[in-house]
Amino acid sequence: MTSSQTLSQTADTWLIQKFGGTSVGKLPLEIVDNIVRAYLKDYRVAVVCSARSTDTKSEGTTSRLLKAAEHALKKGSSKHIDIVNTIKDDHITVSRKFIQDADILANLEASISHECDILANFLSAAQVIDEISPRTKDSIIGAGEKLSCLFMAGLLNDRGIAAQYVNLDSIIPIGYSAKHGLDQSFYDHIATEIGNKIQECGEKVPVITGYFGIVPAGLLEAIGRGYTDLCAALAAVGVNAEELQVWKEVDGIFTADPRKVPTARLISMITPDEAAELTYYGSEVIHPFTMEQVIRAHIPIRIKNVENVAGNGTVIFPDNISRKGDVTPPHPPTALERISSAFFNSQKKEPTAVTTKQNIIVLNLHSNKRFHSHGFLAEIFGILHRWELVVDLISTSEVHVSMALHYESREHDLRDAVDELKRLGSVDVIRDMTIVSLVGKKMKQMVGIAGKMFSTLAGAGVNIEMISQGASEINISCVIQEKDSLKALNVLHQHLLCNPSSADLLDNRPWLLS
Ligand SMILES: Nc1ncnc2c1ncn2[C@@H]1O[C@H](COP(=O)(O)OP(=O)(O)O)[C@@H](O)[C@H]1O
Ligand SMILES: N[C@@H](CC(=O)OP(=O)(O)O)C(=O)O
Repeated sequence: MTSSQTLSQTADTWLIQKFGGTSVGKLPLEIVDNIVRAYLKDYRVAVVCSARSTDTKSEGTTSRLLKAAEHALKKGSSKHIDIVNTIKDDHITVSRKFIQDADILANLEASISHECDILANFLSAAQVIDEISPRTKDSIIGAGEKLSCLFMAGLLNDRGIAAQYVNLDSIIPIGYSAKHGLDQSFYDHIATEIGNKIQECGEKVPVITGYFGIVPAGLLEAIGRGYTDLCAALAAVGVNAEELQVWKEVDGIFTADPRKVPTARLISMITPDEAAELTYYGSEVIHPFTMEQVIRAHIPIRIKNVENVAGNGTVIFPDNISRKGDVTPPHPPTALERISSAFFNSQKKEPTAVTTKQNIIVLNLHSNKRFHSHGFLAEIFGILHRWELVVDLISTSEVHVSMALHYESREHDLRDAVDELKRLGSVDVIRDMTIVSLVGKKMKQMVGIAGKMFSTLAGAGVNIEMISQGASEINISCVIQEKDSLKALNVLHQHLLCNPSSADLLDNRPWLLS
């Protein structure tokens, strides 16, 4: 933060800070002392946390809870109780490690035990009735965010920051029927409820479960993993926050995955469409649903690194609206205007980022013409819909269709879907493929960019299995073999994204509070 922050912001200017599971697991003291405490000097801060992960998300509490739910359905198994005990031990151990005050620790241990008892009873009841519905699964995974937030609220209090645990698991009314679906009125309701809960905390820092209860059709089905980002977005809308900060273990959004492309550069500012496209096509930095809700309310999102508090991060904000609507100036007043006009009006036309999405198979279907061509695509999509398979890319002619699908552990569904598709014609299944995508709002004005992408890949000896351009003006994608994906990423980055744009050069300027 800079000294130019003004105290007048303290009274009612909210920042929502979302912390991912691995950050809560590995860096809780940094979160409390370097981030929350620092921003509290100038803002009202509300914290939203995901379930703890001590190492990777795939081994974190949410994944363990999903495993416990699976085991509960196995007759005679008690593995689900073992998993609950492991989760409980983890949370108690970390609490004892970090919390000094005996009363705070005793209360926290009691709350952790209570949550874990409820969870164990819930799983045992599911075992008796031999059923776990999507709604039951929602309740089970919600325990992860509750335990994480109980711990973080305890730690904040222990370190002298008055904090209040906020459990969102009952903000969706019990009778809220699926007929409403997850439409805008649903999101508006949640945002208002979270806003009310935040205000009820008075002067204390709300520590909000990044889980907002049982949603119609099931949280995992309707929103998917990473739902805490959306929850934080709704919290930001609920208090009309100045900014939604999503704290991660990466400096922000880069021109390519920095683990795979050593020369990748941090992007200072990106549009919501570009950020969503990157997420859908393999660079999962933020849940794609997050953008729509926050941007509708004209609130910028900033991705920041827990281990680099001074960094500016990446700001996600549209290039065509101002903070409070067209009649009010953009926010932050001069700085955002300066950086955004430098970025968005830059003459340099180049893609914003390159990304790859792994675990792709390509289905090539050649019609046997028993169906009229007008029913051919409808039949195909009917079959894919029945097996819940999602098509990422498609390329068609009247009787031939190539589709790229992302699948993980869905071998059985895929086999059944392919068997059904064979009624329509011959089907080839090509495995171990990757989608490589160039993303950028400026690409629509770049004549020849697709040709440059494909010739660059060809020059590096990368064979292209399928091409898709045109569905989205800001994305050009093709499918290549998985073994070539690292080479493709690096060669495209080197040839098409090698020049830092004017926005990247501005990256070191502190502009939020100028
Ligand atoms: N274009 C990109 N920019 C930044 N990170 C990216 C990009 N593409 C992929 N990633 C990866 O996304 C991950 C997101 O950050 P992190 O906080 O570590 O993840 P998570 O929230 O999944 O635990 C990083 O590990 C990073 O390597
Ligand atoms: N704990 C949930 C929600 C979440 O958003 O996680 P994270 O913020 O760590 O990506 C999950 O694993 O999906």
